[in-house]
Amino acid sequence: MPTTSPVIVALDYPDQAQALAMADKLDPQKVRVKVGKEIFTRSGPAVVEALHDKGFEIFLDLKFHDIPNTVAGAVRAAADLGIWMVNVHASGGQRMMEAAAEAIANHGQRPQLIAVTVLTSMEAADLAQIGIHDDPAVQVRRLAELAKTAGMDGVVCSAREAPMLKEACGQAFSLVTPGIRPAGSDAGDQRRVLTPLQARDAGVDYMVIGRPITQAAEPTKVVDDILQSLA
Ligand SMILES: O=C(O)c1cc(=O)[nH]c(=O)n1[C@@H]1O[C@H](COP(=O)(O)O)[C@@H](O)[C@H]1O
Repeated sequence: MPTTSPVIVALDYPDQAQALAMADKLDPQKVRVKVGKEIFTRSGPAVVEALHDKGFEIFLDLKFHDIPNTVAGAVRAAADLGIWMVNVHASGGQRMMEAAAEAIANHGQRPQLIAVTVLTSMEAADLAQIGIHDDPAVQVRRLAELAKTAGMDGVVCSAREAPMLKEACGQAFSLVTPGIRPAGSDAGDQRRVLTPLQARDAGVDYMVIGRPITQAAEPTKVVDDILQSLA
């Protein structure tokens, strides 16, 4: 049975052995896992296969951003791995996102296709440095509306933007939010953060949580505490 949990644990590790050791402490009925750039660059599809063998549904977080033809091919290759979710950068533009959607439209194992809006590590000053002088929320909404028009299933954003986006893009448009920090945990490099309960109340569908779980002395307990706070 696939899990209905909103929690996705980010397995940000330098190698497969460490990622799989953490996965062994997690329950595929309680969480999904995210495979990101670092571990995929080192271990490739083998880590995806190993996590599938352990029963996990996988968010393959490679944030594709390239010309439409290249992104279409990459998203198709991701779908061939049998993953549950994959993402692209919305700032790649409407034609790029449409090419990605088209590439997997008739795929037998079509994953959810999600677009990253503004990274949760970015605030207004970071956007200004790349020539965007709007508030992050304005840019997030602009990219989310573009992603919806292009046929994406949802977006990655901060939980702070969730109420606005559910209103703008509809309840069925999935919101995936990193930058989640249980009360008292360190924000690290994240800027636009909320707790799991605040995120759920804001309308978030899936919460990506990395270091608060993976660097905890008792990761299982942190997961259980998060799930309990949402019960
Ligand atoms: O697409 C993502 O998952 C993502 C988008 C974003 O805007 N911000 C963000 O932090 N992420 C990822 O979410 C995870 C957050 O991890 P922690 O900050 O350790 O909880 C990392 O794997 C990031 O790569």
